Amino acid sequence: MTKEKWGQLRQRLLKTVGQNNYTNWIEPIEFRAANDGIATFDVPTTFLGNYVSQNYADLILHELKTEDPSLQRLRFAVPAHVGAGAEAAPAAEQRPEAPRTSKQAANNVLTTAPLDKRFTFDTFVVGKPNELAHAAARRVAEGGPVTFNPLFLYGGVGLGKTHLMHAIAHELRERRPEMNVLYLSAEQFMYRFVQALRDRKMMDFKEIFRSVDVLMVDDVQFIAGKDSTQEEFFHTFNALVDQNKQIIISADRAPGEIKDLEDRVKSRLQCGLVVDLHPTDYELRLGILQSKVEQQRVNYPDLEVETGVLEFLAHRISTNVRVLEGALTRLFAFASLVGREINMELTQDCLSDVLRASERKITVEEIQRKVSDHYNIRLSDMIGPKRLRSYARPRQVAMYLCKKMTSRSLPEIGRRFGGRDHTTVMHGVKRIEELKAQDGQIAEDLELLRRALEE
Ligand SMILES: Nc1ncnc2c1ncn2[C@@H]1O[C@H](COP(=O)(O)OP(=O)(O)OP(=O)(O)O)[C@@H](O)[C@H]1O
Repeated sequence: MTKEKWGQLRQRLLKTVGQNNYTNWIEPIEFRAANDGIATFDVPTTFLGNYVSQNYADLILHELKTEDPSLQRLRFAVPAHVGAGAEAAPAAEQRPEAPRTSKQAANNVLTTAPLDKRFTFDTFVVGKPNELAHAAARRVAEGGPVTFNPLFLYGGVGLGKTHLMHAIAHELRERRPEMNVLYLSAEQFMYRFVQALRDRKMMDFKEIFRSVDVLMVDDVQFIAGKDSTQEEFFHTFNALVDQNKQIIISADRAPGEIKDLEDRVKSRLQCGLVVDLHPTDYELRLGILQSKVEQQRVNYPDLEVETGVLEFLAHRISTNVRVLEGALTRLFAFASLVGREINMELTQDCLSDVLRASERKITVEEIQRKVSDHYNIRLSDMIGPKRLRSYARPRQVAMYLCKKMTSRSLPEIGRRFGGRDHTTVMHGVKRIEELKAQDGQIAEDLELLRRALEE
């Protein structure tokens, strides 16, 4: 067996393993010698040697045996460590870079994805919509045995996914400082991958990512449609799961709903615990505002917030927490600049654009759906001709809410309720107004529905 022969065999391996695997794993290894049935290869890092030994040894040996049937085993060694004679050790200037330790490699990356100091579990307000996500994040942050892998957190814009990811990382660093915790956005993952390809440092890249104890990737939807990045992500993911290392992923939607994400990646992402952060409800928004006011007090110790202002904001700004937070910051800055207390008047003046933008248009269809769900009847029965009380009353409730919560006219509402006349709608609205004053149950139903629709 000679180096030349190895050169020919490599071409056969290229056909078998494909260009990507060949470039990553076969090309970097160099045939050194064959003695006593053992073929020795030089590898640039121990990691690469182990990987090739685990994944490609059988294949390589099979090919080598076609040239030299006496070969029984393969050995992979980093030349600098072997320290053998002149033939084995390459000239110093050609010697491959000494392999970095896992810790050095991982720390290198950690500095590129800084954590926001404010995003801790202490500052994360828990309510019904996010309690499961919070509990799962807490569990993972304990750093104990890996129970669900990956933890997949998803939810709409500004609902606290990044906050929870940072909180996990802070906590892990505190509790388990010996662990390599790597947090980065999917965009940074791609950037590093492309850079490694460009600089021909794929080995370093793979080593860094496969040597972490906890990998956290934020906004994974970013890699959808980016085929090579997905492929690399998939391999990294598998390697870490195989080593029982914790992975935490966040995205703006559930794995199955991310378009242009390969099915095998989707299914991998779904195989752990998938939890969603629901849109905030009124109580959670109020809790968050109260907590943020406490944080603002550090900068504005003298500013008071009049009763009712936070409730008003929690009621009116239901889009996302980031907007809510921004509104509060602006309010404090404005009040401090003009030297006024934060009352309703100042709030309306200062935040008129935000308040206007967050006015949500509630539709007739939404009301019909919510009301039929609430009374547990079919939508078609509520809109249809049936006159039974169990359908007629919810129908009147829905008509009432349409009149109060949308700008639709009575004839328009009638049309949406199976082509009914506007006088029927008017009668229904009047009847509910009367009942609201007399019947506690109806009043409660209306309040619940109104709140659910405004969320
Ligand atoms: N439950 C919460 N308690 C306290 N602050 C919160 C909560 N939820 C969100 N926030 C705050 O809202 C802001 C936006 O949150 P974050 O950046 O975590 O959202 P995200 O879900 O990652 O959004 P995006 O999809 O845009 O990346 C942050 O300042 C965060 O601290």
